Amino acid sequence: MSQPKVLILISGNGSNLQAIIDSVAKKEINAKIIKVISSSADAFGLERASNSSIPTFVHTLKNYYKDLPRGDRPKARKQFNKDLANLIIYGNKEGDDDETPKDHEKPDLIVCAGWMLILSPEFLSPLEDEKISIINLHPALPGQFDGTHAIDRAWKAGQDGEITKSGVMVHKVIQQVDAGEPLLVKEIDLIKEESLEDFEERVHKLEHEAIVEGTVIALKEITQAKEKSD
Ligand SMILES: Nc1nc2c(c(=O)[nH]1)N[C@@H](CN(C=O)c1ccc(C(=O)N[C@@H](CCC(=O)O)C(=O)O)cc1)CN2
Ligand SMILES: NCC(=O)N[C@@H]1O[C@H](COP(=O)([O-])[O-])[C@@H](O)[C@H]1O
Repeated sequence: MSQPKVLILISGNGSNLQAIIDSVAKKEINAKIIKVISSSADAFGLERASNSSIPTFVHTLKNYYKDLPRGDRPKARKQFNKDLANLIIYGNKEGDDDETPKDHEKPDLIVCAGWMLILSPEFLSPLEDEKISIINLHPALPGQFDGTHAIDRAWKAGQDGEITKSGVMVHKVIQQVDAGEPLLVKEIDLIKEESLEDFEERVHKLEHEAIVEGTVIALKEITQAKEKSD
């Protein structure tokens, strides 16, 4: 199999994207990062990608919502997801009924590295049809704090004595949010009286390890599957 191609989805700072970029540079991850797509034009991760000469693209929900009555947003959101899938698969929003750019590269793996939007079936199904794997980094243990603000929620639960452990995981992305098969789970102890900031710093450090190890595991699975089918 030629060098696997990875596309990374971000929404913000991009510290986990940077961890992947650095690991590819150090050849810890054998892959080519073909593109970074952000759901926000303000994401610092876009600058991180550009600094490493990685092509970027901004795909924002607000461009689909602008001037729309709120009642029309669900339809617009489906189009957002459909267009994102076409961008990734065909290099254009119109899908295969439009000219695919000659230099377009289709990824073998998509990594959600702080992508803060729920991906709908309009996105997931075309990617599944193309056999493009999707993984996500989530700062909680399986089934513990699904969704957003997991770090804050875990810290508060720890301070309230409800839990003594939290963690981070890299999991396969399925429609049910943060419920996909975990590829990697790393635990972290909650420390009484620890500040949220200090806890957050420890979690992010663990994430930067997990996102690299999880990507390596996912790429190994993909490579093995392709070798089997060849
Ligand atoms: N279908 C799936 N989509 C996504 C998954 C997944 O497992 N299945 N993982 C997430 C990442 N994520 C947590 O790890 C996550 C991100 C965002 C949300 C969410 O509720 N987003 C809201 C907007 C929130 C906001 O703007 O602050 C939304 O999409 O409406 C939940 C989980 C990536 N997507
Ligand atoms: N539910 C998804 C979620 O909460 N993702 C979280 O967003 C942050 C992105 O940081 P980064 O932009 O510095 O990589 C990370 O903490 C990641 O776990």
